[in-house]
Amino acid sequence: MPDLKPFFKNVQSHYDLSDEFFALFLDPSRTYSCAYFEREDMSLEEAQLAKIDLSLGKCQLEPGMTLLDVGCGWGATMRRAVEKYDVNVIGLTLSEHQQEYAQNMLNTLPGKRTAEVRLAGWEQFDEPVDRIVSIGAFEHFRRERYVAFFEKCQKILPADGRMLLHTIIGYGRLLRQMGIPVGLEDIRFARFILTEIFPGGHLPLPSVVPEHAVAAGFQVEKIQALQPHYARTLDCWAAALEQHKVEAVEITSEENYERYMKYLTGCADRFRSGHIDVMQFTLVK
Ligand SMILES: C[S@@+](CC[C@H](N)C(=O)[O-])C[C@H]1O[C@@H](n2cnc3c(N)ncnc32)[C@H](O)[C@@H]1O
Repeated sequence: MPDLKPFFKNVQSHYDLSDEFFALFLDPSRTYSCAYFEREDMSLEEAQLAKIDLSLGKCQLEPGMTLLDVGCGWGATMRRAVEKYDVNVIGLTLSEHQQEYAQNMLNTLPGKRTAEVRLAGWEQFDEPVDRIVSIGAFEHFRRERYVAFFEKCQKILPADGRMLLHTIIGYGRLLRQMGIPVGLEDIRFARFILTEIFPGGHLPLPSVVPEHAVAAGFQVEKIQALQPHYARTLDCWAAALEQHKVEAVEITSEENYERYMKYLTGCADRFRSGHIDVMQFTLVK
């Protein structure tokens, strides 16, 4: 496998904007991915924890195992894994702010388990682990690296290894067959997201993860779609940001506030209309 350098610049341009800004609209755990409203009456914070529990539950963790969190964000999944499953965790992020915040937060946890957050990509990681979880990071990996990613995961997991991969899905050319219209506005919005919000991002077709995973030697045990849950998550984020408009403009700028409102509300609309989806893939060796 050639030496691949992670896309630090693209990823930092988003996540290192300002922790204070993200805290204005994310829930207190700063989970930045689709929540799981397991019950209708759940708050965003409860639904984020439910998503984390749903994901970790699929990993079949046992005390003392080592879990790798690829794209650990501000560390909420790592924290839950230590507290609920009594495992050691290694988190990878390309964001300097997230690395510092998550490591400081995890350092306060009691107990004998280790929790280490590295400023590094999966491209640079090559140590054995028992389980892998990756939530909302695959969108940054880029399609030309999918083969290398699944080969790496296969290599570092043991014979009974398991992995939970959670990613947004783009239906792209399938939309026509599905009878979902794609207008100029949708094309413009996709371009806006790729230039102004997530530079370098790629959304996989639904078949891409299973195909690559199987080619690397995994079996696909389960696929779970959470589409309406992301629309509701984004609605919560947009409502919270709108409520904190004054602080958001103060911390960043009016232009940035408008850009984020367009991104959050536009993505919510496209999850609702079926243009995009979000899926959890349970992969086993
Ligand atoms: C949308 S956030 C999700 C964070 C977290 N999993 C959550 O659910 O809150 C995406 C994360 O992927 C990380 N990331 C992007 N590319 C990566 C790579 N090549 N290796 C490791 N992490 C990566 C980013 O640094 C960020 O922490």
